[in-house]
Amino acid sequence: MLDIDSLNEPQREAVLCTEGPLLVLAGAGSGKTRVLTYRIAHMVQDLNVPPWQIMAITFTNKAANEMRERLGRLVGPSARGMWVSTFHSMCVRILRVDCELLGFSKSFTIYDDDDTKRLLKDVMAGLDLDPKRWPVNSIRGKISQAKNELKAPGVYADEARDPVSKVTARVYAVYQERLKMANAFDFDDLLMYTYLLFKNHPDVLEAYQDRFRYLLVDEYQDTNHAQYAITKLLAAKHQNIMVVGDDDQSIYSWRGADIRNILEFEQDYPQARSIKLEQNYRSSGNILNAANAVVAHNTKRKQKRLFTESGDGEKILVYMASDERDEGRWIAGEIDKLHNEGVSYEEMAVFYRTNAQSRSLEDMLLRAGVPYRIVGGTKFFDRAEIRDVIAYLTLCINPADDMAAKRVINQPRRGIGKTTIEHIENVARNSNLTFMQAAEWCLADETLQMRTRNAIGGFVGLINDAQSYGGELRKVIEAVIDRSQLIQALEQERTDEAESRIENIKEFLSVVDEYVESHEIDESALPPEGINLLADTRQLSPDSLEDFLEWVRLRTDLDAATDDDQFVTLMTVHSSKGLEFDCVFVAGMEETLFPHSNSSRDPQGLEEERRLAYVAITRARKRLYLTCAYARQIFGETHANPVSRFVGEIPSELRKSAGLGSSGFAGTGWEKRGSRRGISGSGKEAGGGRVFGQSSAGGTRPRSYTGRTSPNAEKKSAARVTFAVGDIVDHKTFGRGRVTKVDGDTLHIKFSKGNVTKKLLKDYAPIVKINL
Ligand SMILES: Nc1ncnc2c1ncn2[C@@H]1O[C@H](COP(=O)(O)OP(=O)(O)OP(=O)(O)O)[C@@H](O)[C@H]1O
Ligand SMILES: [Mg+2]
Repeated sequence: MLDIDSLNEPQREAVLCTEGPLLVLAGAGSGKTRVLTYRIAHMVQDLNVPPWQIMAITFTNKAANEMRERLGRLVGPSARGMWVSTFHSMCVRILRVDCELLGFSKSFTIYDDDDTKRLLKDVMAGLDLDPKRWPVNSIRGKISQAKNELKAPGVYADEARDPVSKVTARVYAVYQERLKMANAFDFDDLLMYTYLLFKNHPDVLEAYQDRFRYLLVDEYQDTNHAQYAITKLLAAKHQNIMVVGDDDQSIYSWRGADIRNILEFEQDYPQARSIKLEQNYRSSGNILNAANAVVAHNTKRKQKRLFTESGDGEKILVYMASDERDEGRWIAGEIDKLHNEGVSYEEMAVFYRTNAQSRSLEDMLLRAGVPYRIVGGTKFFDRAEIRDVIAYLTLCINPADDMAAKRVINQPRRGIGKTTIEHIENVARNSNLTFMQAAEWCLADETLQMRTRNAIGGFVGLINDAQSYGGELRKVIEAVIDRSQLIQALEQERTDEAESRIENIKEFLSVVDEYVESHEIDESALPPEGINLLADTRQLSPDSLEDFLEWVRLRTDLDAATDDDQFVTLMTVHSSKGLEFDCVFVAGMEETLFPHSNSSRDPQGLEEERRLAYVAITRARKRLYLTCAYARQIFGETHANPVSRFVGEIPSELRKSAGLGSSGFAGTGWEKRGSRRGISGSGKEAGGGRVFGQSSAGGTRPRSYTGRTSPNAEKKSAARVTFAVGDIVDHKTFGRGRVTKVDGDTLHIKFSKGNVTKKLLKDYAPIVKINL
């Protein structure tokens, strides 16, 4: 039963106001997401709104899953019929039904970052553009921006004035053509084409408007223009749109998010009700006041009041480490202490501003035996062998995908060399064929040697056959992998590297199992007959290869790699949005890192960094730790930077200090470091030991000692602290096992189940060390 009484007055008002446009603009932890969820539950349970008329949009798949689970608890199984998804997933579902109207076929592929970059490089090479002069990343950024602003190549070209924009316009036009030929969308296309579909096909739009009478969008402050425009079209007819957000938490402007979307909601919908929430239920007083004090330094913001009725709680602990290793070690020690006091690992998180910082933190956590997981762990899917498998699978459903075809035509080696591939490409270009079609054509091309033609024939036959495989998903995927000969080729290499690649491909099969288990179709959740829009857009099917690939592609770097819960979470501040933890550590609170030097030069960038600090601080419920290092290795150089200004912006009575010279900088002493200049050089000069007389930091050690760069050093570190022969581990699938050999990143583990030994990559395998 829905307990509306547990809500405060304005929260209840927002839940009960179910018709017409509604804006909830409120600070962190004030219950915006809770209100949005309760409002849906109220509509379904108390007002009998059919669940399939509801569309809720969240920022990450993880947030969507959480919301779906919560709704499941609140309203029971009927919750399954509603769409709770990210913008991108929503667009994929819509495009799967109607993309033919835009000239695509339903088996389209979604290109991720890597595919996108490869295709762009290809296009730029074709246009004779020197990648040194025109870095592919910046061109990609500009194209992405254009798409987020809904500018088609023609419009973009008309507006291009400066040389970079002109070059971008040329690349953009060809790139779009190539995507279309490959029957592929990049991430930004998903939004842009959905918009175009709605814009150019009013009947389609109207069908969706009538189906989704109720639209709810969380984290609205971070929507970009395309998302804004789609929402606006969808809501135009019935105007039942609720958006919630916080202008102080807008942290994605670098990706095209436009804070005006929230600030101008009232102008877009003159009838809109606007509700403010002012009570924070998440954080203790000191933490909330610290967050308020920091964000108050921003000038461009709507003034907001945010109070809490929970007590002051603990002060914020600021730790000054001698270097990043000391920082990691201290954090690991505190986590251990908290854990001994009864705080579970999943209630703790470590945030950092940039991904590069995670390495030293991870290393220290590993050494201390603290189980952790990294959000943003899509790296498994980025591995070459996994990409190969995905390319084969992709070709089975979309043989027009040229990038996939080129990736695996000679992977494993079939004797189809570079010249032959170029020859096929030329045929494709000249005859307007896809790469696969051109390859098939080349079978009869007598300018090619018989041996080459046979090799091409083998590949073409493989893909043609694989397209007809049917039955259970896992069986189909196994058959494709088997037919591809990827594993057999790796087996012949007989190297440890190849062994671990084989293990990874096998691990991929457990990903398939995970997908199948979590996507059992629930017929009862489908809307009634007659709502034929849904004919194709039901839940992802556990049997469909196409749906599986879609699921793989849409796992974003913001989604947790695993939902297992006995882990401390490591993540960037960006990906922490919307989440909460009892204890939060924010590492690297130094100028140039946080605020980041890329953004802090202009006032707008600095304000966004400050909002990011606000997001970080407001994730903590009970305890907040901010750490900084006197000296830090960044990309092989030692830097000493002043403590972040954001620390200084927290009133001194709310914080206490620990670590280096802690007696000196409880208050104003902080700012003195502001004058110290960065030093660079070898790690020796900046080592904690010599400069500060603290030997615990051990900063004189060469950097490679911690890392995966030197196999020798790695052996030492793995054997000493991380994993050693004899360690007992627990694997998610294989259960208990014992480490029998440590070889660089690879662990040889003998599992009791089936008495088998497996070689697993310590960074990727789902294993935890058990301290007996
Ligand atoms: N009326 C209430 N009574 C008790 N707990 C509440 C109430 N409202 C919200 N909470 C709790 O406060 C915490 C913060 O709520 P929620 O995550 O919905 O805030 P939010 O405004 O969405 O935060 P953010 O801006 O960080 O996304 C949650 O643990 C939620 O369950
Ligand atoms: Mg929220």
